[in-house]
Amino acid sequence: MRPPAEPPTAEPRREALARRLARLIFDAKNTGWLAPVLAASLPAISLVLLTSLMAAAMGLALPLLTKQVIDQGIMARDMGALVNWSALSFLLGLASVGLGILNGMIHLRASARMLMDLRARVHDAAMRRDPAHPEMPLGEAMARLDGDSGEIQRFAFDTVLVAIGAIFRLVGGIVLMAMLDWRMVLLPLLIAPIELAFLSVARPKTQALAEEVRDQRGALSSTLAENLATRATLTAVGGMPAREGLFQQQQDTQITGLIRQRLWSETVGAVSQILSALTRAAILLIGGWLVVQGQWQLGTLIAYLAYATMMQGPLRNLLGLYHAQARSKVAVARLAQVFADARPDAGNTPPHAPQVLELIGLRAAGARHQPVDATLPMGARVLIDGPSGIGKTRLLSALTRAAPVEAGQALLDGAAIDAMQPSALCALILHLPQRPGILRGTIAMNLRLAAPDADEATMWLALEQADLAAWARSKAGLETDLAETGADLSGGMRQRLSLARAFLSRSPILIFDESFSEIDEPSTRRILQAIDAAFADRLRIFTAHNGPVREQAFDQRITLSSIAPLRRISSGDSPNQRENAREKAV
Ligand SMILES: Nc1ncnc2c1ncn2[C@@H]1O[C@H](COP(=O)(O)OP(=O)(O)OP(=O)(O)O)[C@@H](O)[C@H]1O
Repeated sequence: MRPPAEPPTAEPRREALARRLARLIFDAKNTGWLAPVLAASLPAISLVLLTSLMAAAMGLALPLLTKQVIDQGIMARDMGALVNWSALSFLLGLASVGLGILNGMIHLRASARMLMDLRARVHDAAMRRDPAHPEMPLGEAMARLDGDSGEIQRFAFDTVLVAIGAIFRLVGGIVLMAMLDWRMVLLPLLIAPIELAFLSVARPKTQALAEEVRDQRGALSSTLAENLATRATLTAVGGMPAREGLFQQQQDTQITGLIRQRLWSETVGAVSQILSALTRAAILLIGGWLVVQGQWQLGTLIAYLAYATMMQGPLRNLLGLYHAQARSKVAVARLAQVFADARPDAGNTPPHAPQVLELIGLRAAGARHQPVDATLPMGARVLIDGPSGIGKTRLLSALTRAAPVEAGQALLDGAAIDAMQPSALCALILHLPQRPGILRGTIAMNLRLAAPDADEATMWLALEQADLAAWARSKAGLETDLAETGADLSGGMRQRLSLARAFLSRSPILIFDESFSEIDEPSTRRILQAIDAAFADRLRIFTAHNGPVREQAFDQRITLSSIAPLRRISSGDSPNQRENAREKAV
């Protein structure tokens, strides 16, 4: 007999509900990534919904009380009833205000939390971009991270909640109107289908315009980000006017797009308002006639009119919902792309202390060399050689899975690197790029990116090893502030800071990919000596087109060639080493 199925726990049930809601709310297929965000927000959303429905119920009761004030108090000339109904009406109004404020505060908190959660997830996905997918321009990524996340949060939290309140008020209003006189409810009910038909016809255009505007915003941000990042080059080569021209042109396009979008939403809104005005006029005409005939009391007409006016807001909200959904679908699709392009940080755990790295017929995508075979033991010093652009960096990037493999594979102690967890792999293989990333902040902050627990003495030692300590001492030491991208440092200083990070690393495999290209020769020699002293037991892989790096005695030189692979597995005197020795002798 099968054991009775366990009842689903609150979490998966909430997540399943959130998944269904995400599909329903955004009317889109690719919303799986949104489910956890919605699931986390569901309790808060429920609370906001509850308070807003209570506020709406109070609002709905007000015209009824007004009717009582007029009919029971004023028209019946009953002072006691007048005072009582008026007081009740005031108290209800007061409670409604209080509840409105409470609702607003809960709403803001919950809505902001949802945006934070959403942004954090998009940020995470953007940071884990699969190298096999084409790069997304920085500005475009920023536009999605900020703009599209905001669009989704506004829709999920604001528009949908407002719409639920609107439906409640509409239905409540219609019920109360029917209680006053059921015949008159036919009026709004007749007009609703006309409005709905118009909205359905209008919606595709709303979506198309939203797509256009969001794409334009992405393009504009990309140009802006690129211009700022290449400011110095643009100034130097005189390319600024052309880029400013492009920026201006994109701004014009965006403004035109925004105006078209606004005009369209005003048109859609105007149709609904005209229909509402028609309903009101009809109520005034027919209701006035009923009062004249003595079938209605004046209070009934006033309450009726109040409900008809009250319903304009909810109707407009619902109308907004239908079209905001079309816009949010665009944002959902754009963010879904970010998630689809992300690579999960999953895979096998690499060996803790690997002994050997093997390249078996390896070539990364985009490279132009013959596949490479090599066996690289720990402790070896290796040069990867070859003409510019042949694929050295790509080959080395494939070792950390930062570039997709086109042919062959790399193994760590016999285990395929391709199946290993990317972050764990990066902890094992440190790839120092030619142009290292420096963040705005202090030297200490930049160093601790590589070793969060490093104490001051360790960081100073790393600076000494990277030949940067004297400079740091002449400034504010570890607390020296650095500009964004290290723009206030020389190229060589940026590289030395990156090398200091390497000295803090415990990775058994270190890749120095043109990491000395901007450092002067005496300094390079000092740092190379420090590397030998500190990392004798580690596998050190170098690339360098010239300079002291090439003068070292390499255990292996692997020359990438577009004609045939040159393979060296033996240690010692490869042809390149002999040539190197000759160079040195000269
Ligand atoms: N992210 C990428 N996606 C696709 N192809 C790329 C990417 N980065 C570089 N490439 C291509 O791969 C080839 C090799 O580039 P790579 O940077 O590895 O050359 P390299 O040998 O290191 O050159 P250099 O000595 O000039 O640094 C080039 O043709 C380049 O256009």
